[in-house]
Amino acid sequence: MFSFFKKKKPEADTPALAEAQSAALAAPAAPDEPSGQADAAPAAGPANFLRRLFGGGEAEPVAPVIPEAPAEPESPPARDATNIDPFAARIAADAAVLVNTYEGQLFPETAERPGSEQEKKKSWMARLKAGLSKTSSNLSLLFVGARIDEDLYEELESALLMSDAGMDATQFLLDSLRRKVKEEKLLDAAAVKGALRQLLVEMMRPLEKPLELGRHEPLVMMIAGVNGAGKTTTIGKLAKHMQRFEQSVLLAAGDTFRAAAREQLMVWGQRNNVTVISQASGDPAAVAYDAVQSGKARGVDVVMVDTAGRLPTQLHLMEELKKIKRVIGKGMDDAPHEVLLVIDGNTGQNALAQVKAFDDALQLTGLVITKLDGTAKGGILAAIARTRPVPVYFIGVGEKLEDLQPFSAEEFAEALLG
Ligand SMILES: Nc1nc2c(ncn2[C@@H]2O[C@H](COP(=O)(O)OP(=O)(O)OP(=O)(O)O)[C@@H](O)[C@H]2O)c(=O)[nH]1
Repeated sequence: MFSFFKKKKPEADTPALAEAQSAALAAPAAPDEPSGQADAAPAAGPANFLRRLFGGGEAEPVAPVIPEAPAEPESPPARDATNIDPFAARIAADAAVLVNTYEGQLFPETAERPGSEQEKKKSWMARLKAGLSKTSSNLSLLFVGARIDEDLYEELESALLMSDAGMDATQFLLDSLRRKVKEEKLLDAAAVKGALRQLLVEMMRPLEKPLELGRHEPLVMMIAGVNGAGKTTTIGKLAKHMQRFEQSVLLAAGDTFRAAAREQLMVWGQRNNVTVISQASGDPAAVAYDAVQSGKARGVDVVMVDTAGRLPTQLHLMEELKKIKRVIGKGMDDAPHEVLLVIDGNTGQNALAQVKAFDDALQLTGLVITKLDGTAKGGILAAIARTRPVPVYFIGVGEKLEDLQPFSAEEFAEALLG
């Protein structure tokens, strides 16, 4: 079992940290000091849910420690709530209007659905099944009253290819299935369907891996992906989950390219009491470096660095990503400890090309597959497992907090095949 969190900090540390943060908020910034807002109070939360989410089993839920609210800054205010320079503060104010205007579009609220753990689990599976229903109905229909013959294998081949599994994974699954049917002398369609399900689970199992927290102080995570894949939304969801498990989080607005991306993150940070490091005009590598330094100085648990979306074919932008990674390493030895690629589950086979390109450039440690509630077909996970088995930490089926869950090969195969 992976241990998710480091041991709980001694009680005395938290007020001291909160005090230091309050002081940092009230004091004028040193010219070269990185910027950000006061850390969030570690919030109480449904620990069991989060333990399930991240795969940790040992952490005990503990009562939240609420640090005192930071003192109101004296006039003239040294820093605003996001603790950024005046120019960026003005942008943040404008962005607040913008984000409020497009509430639910730019950065949808990640409020949790009500209900017990069991109800949530059921509704998660229902949403995953609904998301993958196109593939599951295609596959399931094949087996209804079917005879085990060449026609079945041919139809199965087409259905797997249509599900985005790709040639390699499809061929592997068919060969393995033929062998299994022969060896186990399977005679009816239901048994063959069961065998296929089992093969899918075995194939995707190597992708299962919980995100392990508490290994570094701070754990530095860099998040990359193509435009609109869901990077910023995923960062927001993860930050809230981590906060509720008493992990302090600091975000780096490293998407200095997309208009409003930085503001989106800053406003979100303001609302959710998460520190956001941002620069008015920015070299993303400098923002990332600043965030790592700040994270170390503040003693936060997790630093997450957002990056601008880019296509793997934009080689100069891929070089920029490599630079960001290198510069993070200068801020802290061995960092970034996690390099995640966020993939839109609707991208089809192109997702595989993304995994290969980003993995070649950054040596990925994990994937997050979002939007499996859309037109996604799901077979891409089989393709990834077969071709470039980078662990899938989370899959997403919507915009709510609990719509992001750890990947489970069993659950996924059940959603695909029933
Ligand atoms: N339906 C659905 N929408 C999602 C999911 N994850 C993210 N989104 C939406 O996808 C859109 C893009 O998300 P962002 O987080 O802004 O994507 P990004 O990768 O940061 O975008 P860029 O910075 O432009 O590259 C937003 O409207 C999100 O709400 C998901 O699992 N399901």
